Amino acid sequence: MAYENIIVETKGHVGLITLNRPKALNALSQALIAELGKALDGFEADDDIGAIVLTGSEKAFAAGADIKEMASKTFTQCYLEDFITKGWEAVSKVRKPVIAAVAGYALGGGCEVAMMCDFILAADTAKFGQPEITLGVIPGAGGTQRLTRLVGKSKAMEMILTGRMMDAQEAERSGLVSRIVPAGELLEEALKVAERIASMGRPSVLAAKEAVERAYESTLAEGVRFERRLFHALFSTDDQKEGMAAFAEKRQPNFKNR
Ligand SMILES: CC(C)(O)CC(=O)SCCNC(=O)CCNC(=O)[C@H](O)C(C)(C)COP(=O)(O)OP(=O)(O)OC[C@H]1O[C@@H](n2cnc3c(N)ncnc32)[C@H](O)[C@@H]1OP(=O)(O)O
Repeated sequence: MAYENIIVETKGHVGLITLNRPKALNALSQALIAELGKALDGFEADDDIGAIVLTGSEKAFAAGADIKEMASKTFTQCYLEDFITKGWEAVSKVRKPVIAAVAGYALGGGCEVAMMCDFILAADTAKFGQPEITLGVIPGAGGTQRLTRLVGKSKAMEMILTGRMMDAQEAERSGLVSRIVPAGELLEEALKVAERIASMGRPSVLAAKEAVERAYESTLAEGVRFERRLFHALFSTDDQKEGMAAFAEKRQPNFKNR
């Protein structure tokens, strides 16, 4: 499929998606979001791909939803189209791990898409924010919920009510990003981390992601029970036998994703 707003590549066992609307700072138009969903579906279906990296440009991961495109929408259109749900949730529905590699602006929907990913690696130039309040609206792609869970009520409330941006250091301190790397090394590092994840046994990778996600949706006791079920189930896989045999034999495991 030909893409106009994103670049889709394969790097080893990693699927790389680069948002590519440089003139609009990667503003997330409906067309871009539809392409992103298709690219993610493609990588999800590709057995050779074990992890995905989503990135933007040096200046912007994404400066939010396309304001010019949505400015004239009516309530009825938004409601009937289920605006912002349709297509956008594709990122949070992917079963394979998705890493957001963020340099420059990740604002509004850009910050929300990054938070839908499994973790965020930030360049030292990254800036995060939910400026929707300055446009007379509020975040509409999960920002009020995900930012609050990631950085806590006080900081999320301040950012969402004022539209203030957070730099990479503050984002790391507050738990929004897993770590900061120099801007020039961001993509290389994200691909390295993704390749490492892709080299693990696929059943245990998917189970680990599912178990961590469950922490957001259940009580501690339910989450721990869910984890235990998945942990036990992994003993039915060839990869568990291989991983533990490799340890005992002092060699690298050769996982077959079975
Ligand atoms: C998903 C929801 C529901 O949560 C909603 C949203 O995401 S609402 C959008 C939230 N995002 C914003 O409010 C950020 C808007 N952008 C900016 O504030 C600035 O562009 C900036 C601070 C990121 C960068 O400023 P600067 O370096 O001065 O560049 P600009 O000249 O402003 O921008 C360059 C170019 O890109 C266009 N642009 C930028 N952001 C968007 C956007 N979100 N939608 C559409 N277009 C955008 C900007 O208009 C410029 O293009 P031209 O007008 O010069 O053609």
